[in-house]
Amino acid sequence: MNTTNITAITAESLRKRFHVKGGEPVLAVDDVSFRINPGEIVALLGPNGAGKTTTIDMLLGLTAPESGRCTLYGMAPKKAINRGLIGVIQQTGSLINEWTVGQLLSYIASTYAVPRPVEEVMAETDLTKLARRRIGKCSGGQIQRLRLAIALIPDPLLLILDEPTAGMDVNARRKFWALMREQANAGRTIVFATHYLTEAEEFAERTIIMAEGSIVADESTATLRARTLKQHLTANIAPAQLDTLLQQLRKLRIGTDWHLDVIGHRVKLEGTALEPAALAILSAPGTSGFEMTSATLEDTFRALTDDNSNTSQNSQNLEV
Ligand SMILES: Nc1ncnc2c1ncn2[C@@H]1O[C@H](COP(=O)(O)OP(=O)(O)OP(=O)(O)O)[C@@H](O)[C@H]1O
Repeated sequence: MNTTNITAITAESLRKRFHVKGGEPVLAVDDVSFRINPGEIVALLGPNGAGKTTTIDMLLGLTAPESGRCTLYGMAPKKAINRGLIGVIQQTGSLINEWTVGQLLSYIASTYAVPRPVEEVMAETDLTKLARRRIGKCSGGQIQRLRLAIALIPDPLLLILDEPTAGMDVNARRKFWALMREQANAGRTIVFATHYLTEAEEFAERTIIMAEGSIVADESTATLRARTLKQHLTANIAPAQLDTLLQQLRKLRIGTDWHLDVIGHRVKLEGTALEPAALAILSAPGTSGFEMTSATLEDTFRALTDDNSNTSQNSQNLEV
């Protein structure tokens, strides 16, 4: 079967409620739909309890959706997993502490019809020197690399990783993502859940943001970042300067994404790279109440996932 052109993941209107004894059911995932194409690197980003793990569990066939459906390479999840098309790192599940790294990987390899050579996978995940190390003696970062090695044994087309760097320090995290980049370069499709904004920003090409069980944004990470490049500028212009300044601003605006509003003598400008406009406004005699603000990616994320009450703006107030 040629899987290269088949959608890697299809999630259609997934919904899942958990029934809690004596309490209201918890709506963990509500009408979640997305498609992931072969070769994409996608972050599933969201705060605690957003529904990321529940979504991943449905994708992996570990929990059944109440309604909706999902397929991996056009197949039921379990079938795709049994065929070795999917490599998984889950948040939970313990490894056998008494075994060595090499023993466990050899055992896992023996369960597949056509596994990758264990030595090759160990080299790829920087575990060769740890082959004889007991799993119980491995650090958190080494354990996660071992989990990655386990996921790579069947030579999967798609890696699904649920918070793969949870508990790692900064260096271990950096090392892990460097290894993942090699996997992405090798052409594997990668979907990972995270609550680290920087991981999505630095590693994913596309970011799906979840909050309270729903998707609140699904766009290229570059678009998401571009939102944060947007600046807002306001200033009061001296009446005698207004016409000249507006002419100047309209000229500067050509070919930009600036949106200009004039209310009385107050100028409002929104867009990216507003610095030349700021310079023109500040150079006009009598300008007052100048203010320029820009949102950070953190602000965008908060605005999408909170009730907006925490949204802050990074403002550079330049009173004139
Ligand atoms: N087995 C369960 N029984 C009851 N509620 C559950 C169960 N599993 C998850 N939930 C609830 O469903 C919601 C979504 O949880 P989920 O673990 O999918 O979120 P998450 O985004 O993965 O969070 P985290 O980043 O903390 O892992 C939460 O409110 C959680 O408490």
